[in-house]
Order: sequence, then C-alpha cells, then structure tokens
Amino acid sequence: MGENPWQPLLQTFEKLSNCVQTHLSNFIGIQNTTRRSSTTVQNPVISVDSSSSPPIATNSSSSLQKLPLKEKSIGPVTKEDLGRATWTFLHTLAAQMSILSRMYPCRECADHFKEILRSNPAQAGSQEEFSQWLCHVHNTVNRSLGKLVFPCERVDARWGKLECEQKSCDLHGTSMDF
Ligand SMILES: Cc1cc2nc3c(=O)[nH]c(=O)nc-3n(C[C@H](O)[C@H](O)[C@H](O)COP(=O)(O)OP(=O)(O)OC[C@H]3O[C@@H](n4cnc5c(N)ncnc54)[C@H](O)[C@@H]3O)c2cc1C
Repeated sequence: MGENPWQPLLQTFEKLSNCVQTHLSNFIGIQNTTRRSSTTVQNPVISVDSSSSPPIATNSSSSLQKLPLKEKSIGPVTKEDLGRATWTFLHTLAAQMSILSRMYPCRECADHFKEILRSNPAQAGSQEEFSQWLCHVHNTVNRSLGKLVFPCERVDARWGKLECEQKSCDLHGTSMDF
C-alpha cells in the first residue's frame, strides 16, 4: 500500500480542530462577559449554568451541582447519542468542508465501519463527491441497523447550511485558511 489516503484529511482536520478550539474559547469568553459581570467569570472552560437562559460554559467546578435534576446528564453517552452527534459532525463537515474525522470511540461501531470502509474506499475528490460517499456509507450503516435509507440527493439540503444568525457560522465564502 502507498501513502495513507486519510493523511491529508487528518492533517486538515487537525488544523480545523485547533481553529475551532480557538474560536470556541473566544466565543465562550464573549458569552460569559455579556451574560455575567466580568468579575465573576474568568477564563471560562466548560460546565453548565442553571439559570433560565440556555446553558453556558464556565470554569466553576461547583456549577454542575446547581443544575436542576432534569438538566443533569452525567451518565455515560449512549451509542445512539454518540452516533447522532458524530453523523451530524461528519455530514456537516462533508457538506461544507470535505473533511473526515479520525477515530470512533465505540468499538463495535468502529469495527463495523472499518469493514464498510474497506469495501467503500473514501471518495473525496470534491466536496460533492465526499458528501455523496458519506451518505452512501451512512446508508450502509442504516441498512445494517434496519433504519430507513436516506435519499442522497437531499444531502445538501439537510447538511449544507448551519442555522445561525446572519450566517456567522457558515463557512462558505469565508477566508479562513485551513
Ligand atoms: C461511523 C459510525 C458507525 C456506526 N456503527 C454502528 C454500529 O455498528 N452499530 C450501532 O448500533 N450503531 C452504530 N452507529 C450509530 C448509528 O449509525 C446511529 O447514529 C444511531 O443508531 C442513532 O440513529 P438515528 O436514527 O438517530 O440517526 P443517525 O443514523 O444518527 O442519523 C442522524 C441524522 O442523519 C440524517 N441521515 C440519516 N442517514 C443519512 C445518510 N445516509 N446521509 C445523510 N444524512 C443521513 C438523518 O436526518 C438523521 O436524523 C454508528 C455511527 C457512526 C457515526
């Protein structure tokens, strides 16, 4: 075998991760300073607040204890939660940036997916090709789980845009250098 075909994707993803991390840190900082006095929150990292507003991140180790019971979700992530979130991530990336992630933390799923990838090598010559390929492999997983097959011509409508105000999170047309 020659060079690992995933390498360019992984390197790009690495850059993207760093970029997202930086922007997320900045974003969390801005959210906190607009919602709270700057004297109460410094260097916010991650946890949740129990006010009526949507949860925001802080670095307070006790803030989780303040959550109402219904908002606490401290149990392990289920296979379904993980899958749903990962597909969302993958399809959004594929539709917008043609990048695929690297590892999958569910052994059974990863083993299964490895088999699927073996018979369906990644096609990432263009964003369109990658989106369609991902739709196809997702459908392969869907079929094996007895789920409905998704119409791949609808992939862009489903995943091509993020919902956010004034297109501030839409990567299309930005000058970000990945
Ligand atoms: C790589 C990978 C491998 C997995 N392997 C397994 C496994 O072996 N065993 C197991 O039990 N679970 C596995 N899962 C989890 C499983 O695929 C589902 O994510 C989980 O069961 C939740 O399913 P869901 O019905 O919410 O929809 P999901 O399959 O999570 O899909 C989320 C959304 O994506 C859209 N969608 C569905 N199909 C497509 C498609 N083909 N193209 C584009 N968009 C689509 C739909 O709008 C859907 O609501 C795997 C997940 C991943 C990411």
